[in-house]
Amino acid sequence: MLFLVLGKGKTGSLVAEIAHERGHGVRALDINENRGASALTAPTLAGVDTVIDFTSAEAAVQNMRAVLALGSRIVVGTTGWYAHLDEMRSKAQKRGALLYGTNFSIGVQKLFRLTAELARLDGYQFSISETHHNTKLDAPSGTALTLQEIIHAARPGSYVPITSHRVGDAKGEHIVTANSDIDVLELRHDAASRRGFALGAVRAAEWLAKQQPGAYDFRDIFDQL
Ligand SMILES: NC(=O)C1=CN([C@@H]2O[C@H](COP(=O)(O)OP(=O)(O)OC[C@H]3O[C@@H](n4cnc5c(N)ncnc54)[C@H](O)[C@@H]3O)[C@@H](O)[C@H]2O)C=CC1
Ligand SMILES: O=C(O)C1=N[C@H](C(=O)O)C[C@H](O)C1
Repeated sequence: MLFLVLGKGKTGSLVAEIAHERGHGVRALDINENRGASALTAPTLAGVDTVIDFTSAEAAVQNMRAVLALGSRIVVGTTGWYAHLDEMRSKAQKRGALLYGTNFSIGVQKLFRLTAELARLDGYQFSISETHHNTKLDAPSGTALTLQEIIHAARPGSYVPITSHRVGDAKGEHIVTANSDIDVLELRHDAASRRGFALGAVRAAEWLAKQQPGAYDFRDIFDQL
């Protein structure tokens, strides 16, 4: 397959490397080559199976609009753009295809499922802590917001605080705590490197290349990879 990776930063560069290792053709663009989604034209996208975006929230929205308008497929790992989720889902259901996820690590997908199970416990106060590198632009992390959404689905209206920490080059740690007078339970995922995110994104792009137009959440499809 041929993938076009948007963003040559910490994660995008690893996505390009892993896609190459898995035998795919890879092209990559950074901001200077694609400001305002300017490179995302029909000639650029001709022959591209899936675009993969690890940029910024603002750029990802511009990139999704451009890619979907041309009927192409895009995997979005970038976080912080979810105020536009309904718009992007609606576009992708008509033309092109969109697969998004706050976290492409399979370990975190398991954390999401374990959290849904834990959140069914009565008599506990739930809270979330996340720790990332000090260049991260969004807080709380997209993953922490997903964890909060999962707990709220089980316990509507409950107060679930998120604490964000920014430390050195931390790759991404998430802890869900359930606290009662009797005991404390914790679920913790700590990324040792960014490889899990990048590998998940490449496998997602391989999967999306074979799908019909539509909007897909990585949480719903990762079992199919
Ligand atoms: N869903 C997931 O599993 C993961 C999501 N992320 C998210 O991915 C995003 C990027 O994270 P990092 O790689 O750490 O950031 P980074 O800052 O290292 O890299 C972002 C790159 O995107 C480039 N860029 C900005 N606008 C662009 C445009 N219009 N076209 C092409 N390139 C453009 C920047 O120049 C920069 O090189 C963040 O939103 C982060 O939260 C990061 C890791 C995992
Ligand atoms: O910016 C990062 O680095 C990460 N961002 C994602 C998030 O916001 O949850 C996923 C991962 O934790 C790394």
